[in-house]
Order: sequence, then structure tokens, then C-alpha cells
Amino acid sequence: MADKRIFTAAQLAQHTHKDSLYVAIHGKVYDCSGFIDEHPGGEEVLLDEAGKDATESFEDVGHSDEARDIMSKLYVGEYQAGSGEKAKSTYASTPKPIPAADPVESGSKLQYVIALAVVAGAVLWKVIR
Ligand code: HEM
Repeated sequence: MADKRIFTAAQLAQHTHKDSLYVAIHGKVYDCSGFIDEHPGGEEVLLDEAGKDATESFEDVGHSDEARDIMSKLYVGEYQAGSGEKAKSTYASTPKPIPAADPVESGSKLQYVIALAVVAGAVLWKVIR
């Protein structure tokens, strides 16, 4: 396929009429205009999905291999939902803050250490005297 056309979401969204009806399924764009009257599922469902990514609804129906065969003849290009749109950030811009140690708890720990040192000092004083 030499001149594979790339469709953005905005470009796909321009084809929502019966005479120019495109849907995206699994990253590929299909022109259903000539097929809509023959679609065994009716035209209403195709019109509902027109100009959109119809992957989920297409798979929900559980289309047959025959349907996928027909699809390959309606193929007109690739779908790139992200292109031309603001790309979603894949990671958080601000790192999660590491929770600071509880000041009350660390304060009481210090008191405990000081008390221990005082007791140890007193015992030592008694011993060496
Ligand atoms: C290029 C796109 C499509 C093609 C070529 C296609 C083709 C077909 C074919 C051949 C059938 C007959 C049953 C089968 O063989 O699976 C069918 C049924 C059906 N299709 Fe599609 N279809 C397409 C897109 C869609 C989409 C986007 C929807 C959206 C919901 C849809 C909904 C249905 C429904 C509801 C049925 C009837 C199922 C039933 O009665 O059991 N189709 N389609």
C-alpha cells in the first residue's frame, strides 16, 4: 500500500453522512458509504458510529469472518486518534510527595533517647565513682 491515508479524529468526524460514512475499527478506517444499505445490522447502527472509533461496538456484536472479509474491501486508511490533538501526558508531571515523618512521633522518640542517655549516664557515674 503505497499511499496509505492517515485520518485524525477530526478528519474522521467529517464523514458522518450516509453518502460519506467512515468508521475506525482497530486503528483502520473503513468507508461504509456503499455498504450501508446492505449492512445486515441495519443502517441505524452504522450511522450511530459514523465518524467515530467503532471498535468496541463492532466487537460487541461479534462480527463473523465474512463481515471482516467485507471490511477489508472498504479499507481506506489508517486511524491516528492522537495526531493533531493535544497529546495526553503518560506520566504525572509532579512526583508524589514523600510523606514527612510525623513530628509528634519523632519528637517523642528523641525524648525517649535522651531519657535513656540520662539513665545510662547516671548508672555509669555511679559505677565509676
Ligand atoms: C466495516 C464495518 C462493518 C461491516 C463490514 C459489517 C458487516 C456485518 C455483517 C456481514 C453482518 C452479518 C453478521 C455477520 O456476518 O457477522 C453484520 C451484522 C451486524 N452488524 Fe455490522 N458491520 C460493520 C460495522 C458495524 C458496526 C460499527 C456496528 C455497530 C454497532 C455493527 C453492528 C451490527 C449489528 C447490530 C449486526 C446484527 C447482528 C445480528 O443480528 O446478529 N456493524 N455486520
